[in-house]
Amino acid sequence: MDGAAFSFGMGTQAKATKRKYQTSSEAPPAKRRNEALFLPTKKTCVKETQMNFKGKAQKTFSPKKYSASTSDRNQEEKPCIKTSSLFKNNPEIPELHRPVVKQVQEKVFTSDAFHELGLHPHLISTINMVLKMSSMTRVQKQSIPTLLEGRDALVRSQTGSGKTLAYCIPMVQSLQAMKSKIQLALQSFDIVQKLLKPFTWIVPGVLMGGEKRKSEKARLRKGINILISTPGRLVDHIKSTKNIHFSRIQWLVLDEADRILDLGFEKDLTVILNAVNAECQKRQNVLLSATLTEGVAWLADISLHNPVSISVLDESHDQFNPKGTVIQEVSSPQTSDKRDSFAIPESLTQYVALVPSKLRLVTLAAFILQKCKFEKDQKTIVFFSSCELVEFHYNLFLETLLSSTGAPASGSSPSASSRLKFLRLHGNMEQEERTAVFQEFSHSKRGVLLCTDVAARGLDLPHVTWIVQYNAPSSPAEYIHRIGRTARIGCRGSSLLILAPSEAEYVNSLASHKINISEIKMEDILSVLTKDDCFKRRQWENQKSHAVGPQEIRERATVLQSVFEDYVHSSERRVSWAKKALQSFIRAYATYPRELKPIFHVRSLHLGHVAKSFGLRDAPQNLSVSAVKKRKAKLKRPDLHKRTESKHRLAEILRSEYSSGMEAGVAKVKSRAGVGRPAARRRSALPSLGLRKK
Ligand SMILES: Nc1ncnc2c1ncn2[C@@H]1O[C@H](COP(=O)(O)OP(=O)(O)OP(=O)(O)O)[C@@H](O)[C@H]1O
Repeated sequence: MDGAAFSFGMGTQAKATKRKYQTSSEAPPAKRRNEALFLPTKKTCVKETQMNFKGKAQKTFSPKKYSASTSDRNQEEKPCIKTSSLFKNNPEIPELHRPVVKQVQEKVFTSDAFHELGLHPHLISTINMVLKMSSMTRVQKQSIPTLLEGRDALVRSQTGSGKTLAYCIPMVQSLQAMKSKIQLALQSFDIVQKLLKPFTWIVPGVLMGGEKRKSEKARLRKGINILISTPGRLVDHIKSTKNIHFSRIQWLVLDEADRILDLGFEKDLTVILNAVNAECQKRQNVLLSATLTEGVAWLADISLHNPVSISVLDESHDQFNPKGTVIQEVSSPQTSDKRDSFAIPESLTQYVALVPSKLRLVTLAAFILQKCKFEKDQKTIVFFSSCELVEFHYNLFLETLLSSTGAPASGSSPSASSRLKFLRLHGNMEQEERTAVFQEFSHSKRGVLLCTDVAARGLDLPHVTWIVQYNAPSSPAEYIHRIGRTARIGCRGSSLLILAPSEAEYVNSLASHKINISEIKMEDILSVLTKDDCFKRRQWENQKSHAVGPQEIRERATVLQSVFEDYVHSSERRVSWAKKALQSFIRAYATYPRELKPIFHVRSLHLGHVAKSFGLRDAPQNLSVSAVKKRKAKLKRPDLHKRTESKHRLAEILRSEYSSGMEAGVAKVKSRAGVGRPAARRRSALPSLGLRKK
């Protein structure tokens, strides 16, 4: 490699005590059982709760198959299907006593401008005119001068704080002074490409899989100055093509170090560092991470030389820290070592809702309806624990919520239905499709993206307003990275974690990491259904609106649940599809790391109740927790918290930017004429979409 720089890119303890439920003035006195959240009811039958969804429902489903869209005549003919009440026999919802977590606050931006840095005038004007940025973020203000001095640095700061430019600017500033200039057109990632606009002799390149090894080899031979690569792909070239030479490396950047290690790429990093060290001793090294774990500290030890530690999280680590740095620091309970910490943007408000298993699906649907139909320009990401779960909910919502809102009901604005837009992103999708979805969601003003952790890290999706974690993450770090997709670069954002009552202790576990979450009541989420008369019980369809109280909310939630159940039970195929999704949920549930098992244990799941959240009227007969557990060995969910075998296996499963991408069946990445490099967006955005299984 005739390169000068090389970058990896990736892409108070509180007890949960019982609480007395506080209802509105119309509500009965507080009782413990969740069923008492609302007035008691008898067993629901489909006939009784026949919804009056309008519009496209008929277009989508045959009336014979889909009872929710049947005519009145059909309703009369239909036998009354008994289905267990959503609001009976639910577990008690414990009262959450949230500990007060000390929060330090941080302003993302400084008042300092880029032009004060003494950079090349072309670089300044590119930052100002092309990137349209003028003020530096705090991490940029601290990192850029240090890196310009030629020091190695360990940089950590919160998600969405501008770490990419924190190393790209000094790197380009340093490389633009290079003597040997290679005549080759440029094509590369958004930021690098834009920064390099005035410096045509600096040639960036990317190795990320999805391309033929031969064409990458040819590109490497021509000479690249900035090589952005995934560890696996680079190792592949080091071992097989023997085409990379590191003797002239000036910069080595290890970006998203925590992510690389989480995925079990330590060995690849060792191979790369050995190869680079063998040819080149004198160079500048930078390691960037949103979290600082033991693994990151290990990597810093072996890759950095006398580094400056730059952190906006902790003033004591901060050599350049101006007064007024305010941040929420999060530390690990295991080590209570400040180094093992992450930060949460101050502009991010976090919520948790305790929702009994039976009510999970309707609660999620109500939340989505609230955001999409009754609020303006809301962009929501919903995280699930598996590809199957994403697919199931995506299709279910498309076929029920979307089709039912073809004609806006009274109470919603005329354009409300058009605001309901679903997208999904997971590792079982072809790379091209993932790229298209990413682009579409990026450019959308509104919408709901259902996804797995494939989107949890590194993705820079603008203006995301809400993050919903429908399935709890397997580590605090994963929690931080998921919520980090909103409230980026000083914007406001919110997150909602949905937990079962039996999982309430998880809030305390997060609190011990100084993660501050406020409670939002399930019934407050469900109350949106009273705004939408398409959830009125049919018998009340022609009645003028009557008092809206807990009873009304409960009935409308039951109508919505019956929409899901009717859809799922409209054919054998759909029932088995829902069962498979349920199975996938249990499998993922069985693979929480050991330390979280007391909170998330399959044995605490009530299968019949969980089945309801898949639109199933009963728990599948042949599905027991132990049966699923026996099968789970083959499909372990990654324990992202520990460096265990499962991570290595995950690494095998995932074909991502992190892997070599040389395996068969890799979707071709489009390359632009003349240069032949993938149209990657930035260091970690699109490449991350290469993850296969998550
Ligand atoms: N000085 C700045 N002014 C305005 N916008 C900026 C500035 N620096 C970065 N940005 C924008 O902020 C967004 C987040 O930046 P970036 O992706 O580098 O954050 P990050 O810290 O690497 O986040 P993560 O840890 O989640 O990957 C990007 O869209 C970037 O273009």
